[in-house]
Amino acid sequence: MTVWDASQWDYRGEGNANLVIYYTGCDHELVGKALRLRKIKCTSCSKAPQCQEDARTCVDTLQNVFKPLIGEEYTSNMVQSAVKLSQRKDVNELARFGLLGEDLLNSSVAVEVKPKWGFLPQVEGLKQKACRFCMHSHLRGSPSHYCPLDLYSGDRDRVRTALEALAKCPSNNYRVLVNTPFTDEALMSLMTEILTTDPILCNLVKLQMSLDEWDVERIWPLYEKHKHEVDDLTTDQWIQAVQNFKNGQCRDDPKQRIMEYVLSMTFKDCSVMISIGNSADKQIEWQLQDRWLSTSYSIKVIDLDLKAVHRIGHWYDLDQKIVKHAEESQFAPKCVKNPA
Ligand SMILES: O=P(O)(O)O[C@@H]1[C@@H](OP(=O)(O)O)[C@H](OP(=O)(O)O)[C@H](O)[C@H](OP(=O)(O)O)[C@H]1OP(=O)(O)O
Ligand SMILES: Nc1ncnc2c1ncn2[C@@H]1O[C@H](COP(=O)(O)OP(=O)(O)OP(=O)(O)O)[C@@H](O)[C@H]1O
Repeated sequence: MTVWDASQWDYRGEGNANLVIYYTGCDHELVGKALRLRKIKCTSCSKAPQCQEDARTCVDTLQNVFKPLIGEEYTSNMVQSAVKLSQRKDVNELARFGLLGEDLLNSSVAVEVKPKWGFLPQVEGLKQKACRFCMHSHLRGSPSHYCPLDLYSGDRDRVRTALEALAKCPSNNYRVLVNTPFTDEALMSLMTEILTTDPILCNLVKLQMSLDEWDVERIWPLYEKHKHEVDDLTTDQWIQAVQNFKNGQCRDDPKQRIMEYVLSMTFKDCSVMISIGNSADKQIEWQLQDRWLSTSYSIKVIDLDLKAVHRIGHWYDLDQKIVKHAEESQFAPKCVKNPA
C-alpha cells in the first residue's frame, strides 16, 4: 500500500458518499491528480476487502456501463488505488482504496454544474407542466430561479438565464473556481457559448429521457413485482442492459426497464465539469462585447456511480411527496417545455 504525505493533499469537495482531495506536491506522477475516497470508515482490516471491492466496481461500471452511454470524450479515467494518508484526521480513517484520476478543477477557470432533471415526463397531471427540480425546490422551501429546462434548452437566452440564476443562488448546483483574472461577464458569455454549442447537455438529457420512458409511477409497481430478479445484479448484467438499450432490445422485459430507470437516475444526478486552459481539448469561438475570442476548454461528467436498485421505493415515495405538495400548495410552474 502506498503511504502518501497528507500535507501534500488539499480538500477539493465532497458529496454524500465521497470526499475528494487534490495533490499539491511536486511528484510529477501525482501532479494534476485528485483522489476520491468513499466516506466509510475503513480502519479495521475486516472492512478492507469490501472497500477494495467497492472501488473496483466503481471503476468497472464507469468504464463498461457509463462510458459507452455518455461517450469516451466526456469521461475521465480513474484507477483504483490503495492508499494511506499519514497524519490527516479527516481522511485517514476513510476507505483505504480510493480512485485516482485527473483533478478536473485544476485549470485557470473551472466551472462545475449539477444540472439535474432536464425533461417533463409523459404522465398525466402537474408533472407535464412543472419540472422535478422546480417542484423539489418548492417542497424544500428554497424556491430557485434556476430551471433545468432552460439550461438544457439549447437556446442562448434561456441558457444564459439559467446560468445567471445559478450564479445568483448556486446551492450545490454551481461552483466556479477562477485562478486568473476573468470578469463575471466574460465567464457568463463563455459558459453560455460552451453550453449551447457543445453536445453534452443534449446527450445528457436524451439519456435521462430515453432511459426513463415510463416514469417512477410505472417503474415502482414493476419493481415491487420483480424485486427478486433485480436484487443482486452483477456488472455483466448491467453491461448487457446497456447493450440492450443501445440496440433497442428487450423493450418488454420488466427487468430491463427497471435497470434502465436506475441508470437514468445517475444521469439526473451527475455533474458537468468545464475547464478552461490547461488540459483543454476543444476549441470555441465566442464574443465578448465587440471582440471575437478563441478559447480551449474541456468537459467531463463526474459522479457516474451506479445507484442501488432498492432505492426505487424511496424515489417513488419522494416523487409522490414532491407532486402532492406542489398540487396542494397550488404551485405555479414557470417551466418552459423543450421540444422532444
Ligand atoms: O433526489 P435528489 O434529486 O434530491 O438527489 C440527491 C442529491 O440531492 P440534490 O437534490 O442534488 O441536492 C444528493 O446530493 P447532495 O449530497 O445533497 O449534494 C445526492 O446526490 C443523492 O444521491 P446519493 O444518495 O448520493 O446517491 C441524490 O439522490 P438520488 O435521488 O439521485 O438518489
Ligand atoms: N476529478 C475531480 N476533480 C476535481 N474535483 C472533483 C473531482 N471529482 C469530484 N470532485 C469534487 O468533489 C465533489 C464531490 O464529488 P462526488 O460528486 O464524486 O461526490 P459524491 O459523494 O459521489 O456526490 P453526491 O452526493 O452528489 O452523490 C464534486 O462535487 C466536485 O466538486
